[in-house]
Amino acid sequence: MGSQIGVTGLAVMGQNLARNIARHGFPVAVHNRSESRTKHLIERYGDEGDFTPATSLEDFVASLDRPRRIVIMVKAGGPVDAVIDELVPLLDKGDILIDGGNSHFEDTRRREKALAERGLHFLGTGVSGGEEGALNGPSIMPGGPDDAYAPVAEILTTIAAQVDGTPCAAHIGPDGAGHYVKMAHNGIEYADMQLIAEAYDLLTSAAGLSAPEIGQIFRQWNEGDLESFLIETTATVLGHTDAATGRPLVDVILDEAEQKGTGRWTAQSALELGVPVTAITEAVYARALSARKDQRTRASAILPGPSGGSAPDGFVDAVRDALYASKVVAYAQGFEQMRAASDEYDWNVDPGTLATIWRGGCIIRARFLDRIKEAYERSPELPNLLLDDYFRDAVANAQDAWRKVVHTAVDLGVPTPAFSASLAYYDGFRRERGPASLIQGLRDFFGAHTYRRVDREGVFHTLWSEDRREVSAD
Ligand SMILES: NC(=O)C1=CN([C@@H]2O[C@H](COP(=O)(O)OP(=O)(O)OC[C@H]3O[C@@H](n4cnc5c(N)ncnc54)[C@H](OP(=O)(O)O)[C@@H]3O)[C@@H](O)[C@H]2O)C=CC1
Ligand SMILES: O=C(CO)[C@H](O)[C@H](O)COP(=O)(O)O
Repeated sequence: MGSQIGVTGLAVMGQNLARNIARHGFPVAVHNRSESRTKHLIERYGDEGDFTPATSLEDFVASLDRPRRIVIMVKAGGPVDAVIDELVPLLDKGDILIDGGNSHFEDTRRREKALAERGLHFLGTGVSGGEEGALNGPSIMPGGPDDAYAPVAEILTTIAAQVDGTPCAAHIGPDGAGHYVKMAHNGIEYADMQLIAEAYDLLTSAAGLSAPEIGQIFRQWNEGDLESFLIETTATVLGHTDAATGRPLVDVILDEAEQKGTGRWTAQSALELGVPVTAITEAVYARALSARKDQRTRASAILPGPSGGSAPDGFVDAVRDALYASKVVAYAQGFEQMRAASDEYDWNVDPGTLATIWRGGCIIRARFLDRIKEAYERSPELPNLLLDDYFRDAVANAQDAWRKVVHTAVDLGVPTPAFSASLAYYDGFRRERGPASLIQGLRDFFGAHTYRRVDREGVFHTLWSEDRREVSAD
């Protein structure tokens, strides 16, 4: 008997996934382009389970039971194609390739189609949880044909995080669905982290608190509605002291946020779909602005801000409430985007399933996800989370604090792009009538783009450069 599954690509994610699989009793073959990683895994962790190391892809494939199940855990982009190209000649019809990296969903759609033509199955599979999650139970989002998922379902659901006895792994839908929702998960992760960073900035710049003091505040917040992996991690990072300087570590980390692309892809796809995901997009822009360190340094010397001012009473609690309300908006936007993509690509993705499998294992895991799951149980076709009673009340209860925080930020010159964009979205969303009528009027004036009326059916144009009569443009 051979190995039930193989993992190729043994950097942090692949190594830990392979260990997770082995620890659950599944014999696993392991391979990496550079042999040193395979050696390291076997030397260090070989006694954790039934590993079969291979130095060549030929030996790796030969060591697998049929249908062969192969997890590819390499750098996203060209390396995935390179590995697939090397593997394909070694495989037989019905074998299953599982790309567990952060691949772009359009690449996944292309790969799935090309491999299907050769009789091979391809599962574009989002895996979240970082290094620790991969080892102890990630959230797993496979996308691809039912036939491909069935033979790997047992392994994936077993190694995933478990919440209330439910695995944080589920078949998301066909072709690119799994990688799409992983991308959107990361987009929400960007928004979540940006909101946390803005809260930290407000408590530093407006309230004058130190990093360890703010860490304590986050620790308290983690006992309430905000309880989540990212809030808990924020408390830990803010409380950590740099050994070299004795200062809070966060004060000596360079303030330039890097990005690998999934947040940007989420915003790009949202633009294509016409879904307003303002919190996610502002988070991507905020990282881009942070990376312009040289320009910011020059600007800081010459561009004035407001002089003086301080945070009002009750500011810390207000920031907590504003953070929660903004987070609701960010998730509402992300979930609406996933629904729109599912409709566009005919994936039939169930948002309730996503809320269920993101309750554990992944980076955005949070108490909050239970509330989202319940909202979709109440109303599976819910178009926007803000229309659910629980979230409506949560945001309504927070709105005074939310406005106070954004107002204070503007007064004091503290940038809060995600807090502000979320509040503006909320105010735009709750308006039955907005100012887009004027935009339509302007478009009709300069480009004869026509408009519709509120009082009768049809399409109209005003003869602006003639006698300004309205004519039908149907
Ligand atoms: N790190 C994280 O927290 C998370 C990462 N991911 C995703 O999981 C995937 C793996 O991530 P991670 O473990 O961080 O590793 P990296 O993204 O750093 O990729 C390194 C791995 O890719 C292999 N590789 C690179 N180019 C090639 C190639 N041309 N042919 C064969 N192998 C190649 C490397 O092999 P070699 O050792 O020979 O260089 C190594 O095993 C990525 O898509 C990542 O985005 C998903 C969730 C979380
Ligand atoms: O997928 C992940 C977690 O779910 C990775 O941690 C992600 O790559 C982080 O993205 P970025 O480097 O762009 O911040």
